[in-house]
Amino acid sequence: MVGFQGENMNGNIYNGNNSSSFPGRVERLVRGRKLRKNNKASLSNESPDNNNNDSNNNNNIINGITESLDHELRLREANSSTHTSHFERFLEGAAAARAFTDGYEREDGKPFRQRLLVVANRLPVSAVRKGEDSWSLEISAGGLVSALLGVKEFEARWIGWAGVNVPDEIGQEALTKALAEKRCIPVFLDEEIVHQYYNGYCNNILWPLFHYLGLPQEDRLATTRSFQSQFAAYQKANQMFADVVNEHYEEGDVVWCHDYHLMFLPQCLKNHNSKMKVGWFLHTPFPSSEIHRTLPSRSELLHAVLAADLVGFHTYDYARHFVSACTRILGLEGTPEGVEDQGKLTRVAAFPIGIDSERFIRALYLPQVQEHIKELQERFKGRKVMLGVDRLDMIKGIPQKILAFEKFLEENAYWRDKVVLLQIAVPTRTDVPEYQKLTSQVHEIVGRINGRFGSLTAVPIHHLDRSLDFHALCALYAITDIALVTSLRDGMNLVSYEFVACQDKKKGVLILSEFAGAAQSLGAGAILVNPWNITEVAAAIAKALNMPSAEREKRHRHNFHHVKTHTAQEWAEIFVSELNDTVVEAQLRTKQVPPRLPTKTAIECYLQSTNRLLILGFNGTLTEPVERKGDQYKEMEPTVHPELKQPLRELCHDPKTTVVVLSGSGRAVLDENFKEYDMWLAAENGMFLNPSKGEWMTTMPEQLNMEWVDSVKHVFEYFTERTPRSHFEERDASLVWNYKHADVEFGRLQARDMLQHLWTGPISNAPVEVVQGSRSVEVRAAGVTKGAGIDRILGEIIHNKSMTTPIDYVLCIGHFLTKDEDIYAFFEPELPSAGVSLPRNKVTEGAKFTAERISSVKTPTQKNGLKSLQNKAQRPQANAEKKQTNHIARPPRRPTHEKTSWNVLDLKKENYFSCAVGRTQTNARYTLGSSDDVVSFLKELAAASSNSSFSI
Ligand SMILES: O=P(O)(O)OC[C@H]1O[C@H](O[C@H]2O[C@H](CO)[C@@H](O)[C@H](O)[C@H]2O)[C@H](O)[C@@H](O)[C@@H]1O
Ligand SMILES: O=c1ccn([C@@H]2O[C@H](COP(=O)(O)OP(=O)(O)O)[C@@H](O)[C@H]2O)c(=O)[nH]1
Repeated sequence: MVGFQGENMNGNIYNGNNSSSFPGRVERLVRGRKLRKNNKASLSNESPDNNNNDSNNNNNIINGITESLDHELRLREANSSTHTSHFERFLEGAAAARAFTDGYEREDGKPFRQRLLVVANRLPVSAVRKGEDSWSLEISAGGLVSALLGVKEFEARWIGWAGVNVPDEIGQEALTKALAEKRCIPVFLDEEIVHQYYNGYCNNILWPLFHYLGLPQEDRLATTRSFQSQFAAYQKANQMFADVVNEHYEEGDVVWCHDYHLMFLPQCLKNHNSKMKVGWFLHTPFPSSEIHRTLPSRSELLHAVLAADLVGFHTYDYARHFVSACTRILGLEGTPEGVEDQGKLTRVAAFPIGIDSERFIRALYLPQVQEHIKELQERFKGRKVMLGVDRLDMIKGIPQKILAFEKFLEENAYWRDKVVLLQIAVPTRTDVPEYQKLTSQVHEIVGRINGRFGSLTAVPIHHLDRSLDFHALCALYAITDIALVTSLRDGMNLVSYEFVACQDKKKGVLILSEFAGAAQSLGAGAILVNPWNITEVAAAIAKALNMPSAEREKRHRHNFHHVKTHTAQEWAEIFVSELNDTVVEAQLRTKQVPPRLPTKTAIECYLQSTNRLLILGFNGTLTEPVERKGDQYKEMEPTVHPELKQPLRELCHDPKTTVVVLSGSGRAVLDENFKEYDMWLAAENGMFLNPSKGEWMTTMPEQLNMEWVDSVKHVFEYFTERTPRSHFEERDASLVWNYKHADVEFGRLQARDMLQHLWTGPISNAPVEVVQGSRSVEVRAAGVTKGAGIDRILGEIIHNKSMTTPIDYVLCIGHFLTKDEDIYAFFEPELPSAGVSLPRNKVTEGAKFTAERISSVKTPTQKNGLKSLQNKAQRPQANAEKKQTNHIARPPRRPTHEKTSWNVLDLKKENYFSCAVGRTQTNARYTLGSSDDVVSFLKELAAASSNSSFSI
């Protein structure tokens, strides 16, 4: 597995550093890998019948079963003259099987292998009807089938479409039975669905788009109309696959969904059973987000895939594009591990596929293959053989390849009768018009070139419109001098791997498109070309033909080593082991996530209390969720959720309840949104406080040194000018640069640059703190946090309301920056008994109260904070007041010392509810998913409260 590193919330780049990953994952996987390797090595020295019951040796036993089976099958394969033996090795697998879950054992004490349900559009066999109730099965061609046939480690079942329409029950029953013998389970798709889903949406829309060939452009209106029905058929077909999986699923199974045909499948499966282990792997490229965003159903598809636990791609680039599509199109967070949506992480990683190289190497020694090799050598004696093996698909660049060959012949008269190009073009998707057009186009070019350069006895191009059997293909690979793989785009391209595997004698040259996934792994040994550049490909042919043998050997050695060590089996083992691990990790993660706010209990407790304090954040807590449409946001300015008006009014009206909105926003924003309510407003994280319908005061005047403002403003202006759709807000005690509407990745890069500048530039010694949000950078006076603010606010409330009884209910809900989460801790310590000691009769000595409180609640150390600041120059009060046109600034009440004290807070575990909104990593006791949840909860709370006051 190539670790995929996305960007994390703090703006780190994809840097290969796994530091923020859940501790232990890499260690676990490295250990698992080591164990597998050791077991494999030791098993080769052990008797396969060794009855080892030690549970630590489960892997040993699992591998032992496979190895012994392998050995037997190898013998069978050597004696077999058909492709079927390899196929059976996969399909028939080991003996009995049940779900592999901890503690399951067979009667002989050996553990069961884990069941793997492979779900792909196409079964590895295509069915041909022989009679009403009889069928013959033929192996299907294509990279996906070839790769998965190499997977032997699991108790696998394959679920997919058999490639035929079977409308009658008798036929369906008979086919199901025939396939069951091969451990295949059919999904029956009728002709109309196949037409719309497979030919239409899969092969006419997704396939070309994912290979950078764009969406169909002919007859635009008709395309739009058919697009909708094809998309509906696609969803329907995915649900049909899901229904079959659900029917056969047993607890503990791993479900591995494959390819672009089944992007909805993870979501369908998880909707049915959220505990299912679901992985999804894409065999094609995943294009740049700029391409994906042209697809009308772009968001639905991404969301559906994200339902999987693990999402895999052939290369790091494809994985990167996928994460980028999720961040840019869905607005989700890309992390080093994958994509995060409201605390749920979907792991995204690269798992480059391989082939069963040993199978190819062994095949070369089979008599029938040797025979083929001799025939071919005889046939093409005196000529260098160039080979192309491709499905007849526009992504394979067959016309471009042939045109490059023509150019080579044109420019190299010497080689004209000494070289031959064998092009195997396997017919594929023949019902799709684009593919039909391609066939005629290729025939036309081949005919023209053969007419131009052929003679009575020989033609330069041998073009075959059909597939070859495995042994014929191996022989062909073995006698080839130069393989030409010129895909315009290709997920991986296994033909290049197969060619290398069969070349250990000849050490021929591989000319490989830089746009095939294989270029990432075989690039060092191959001659890489841009297939669109016919001149370059023609030159590469000349270079390959003239390459000295020492260089050929060196290049071959590199590639052969890769192909031998990166096998299909390893690929599947690694994917499944990562999937298992991802699920374990998610469970561990979930355990660390605080539970959801127990709304019923919170309401009951509220009703039983007599002096309540509700502290509510504003942005992301009481606002409408920002609706993202591509790059556009509905609202720029946050406004209070319209459904909250009534509940807020009711809650504020209750004399037993004090409501405080404590926000990072400035005074004007809070005034505008909340002036109609009888509540306390605390702006700029508590720096400014406005008692119910009163006047604004400054709670921490000692922190109001604002000499740094101008310097920071210059920096913010500079970055705002250079970051489209970013803006900054100048508040009275803070400045915030916000890039939530900007391009996510560019915004993060700019933020990084900005932070660097702020940390090292002119304000590096100023009494300020630079606080990094997920899409913002905030500079504020040091020591001003919501935790510090609430300390002062509480004193003021107690005085202002002349409270004589303790607060016996605190609910603190917010979508706060980590820095401001100190507010949750403020109420936490010494629970249940201590409370806060304040002088009894008058609420006095706010400063003393503050100091005691801070030291007792373990407020995070304030680096440049309170103490250091108190000695520094204070911001002249007048400066602050100049801006506050409608408000009077005054510090909170200065209490006096009194001896008697009483408990201001009477909090126990049961009557304190701290709740983070839209965050899972939090110090709060509880969480809520979004402001929508807050709205529902506050509505319920208000309704319950007014009902109870009626009944009283
Ligand atoms: O089933 P078909 O529609 O006839 O198409 C055959 C397969 O073509 C694609 O193969 C891809 O998978 C290979 C293995 O990962 C990879 O090497 C190659 O680059 C891809 O093109 C397709 O993705 C499969 O689903 C099809 O079955
Ligand atoms: O006559 C043929 C030609 C090709 N193949 C197989 O088809 C697969 C093609 O896979 P690749 O990844 O190169 O491309 P795909 O066709 O999947 O896009 C390879 O395993 C070939 O061995 C085959 O079985 N018969």
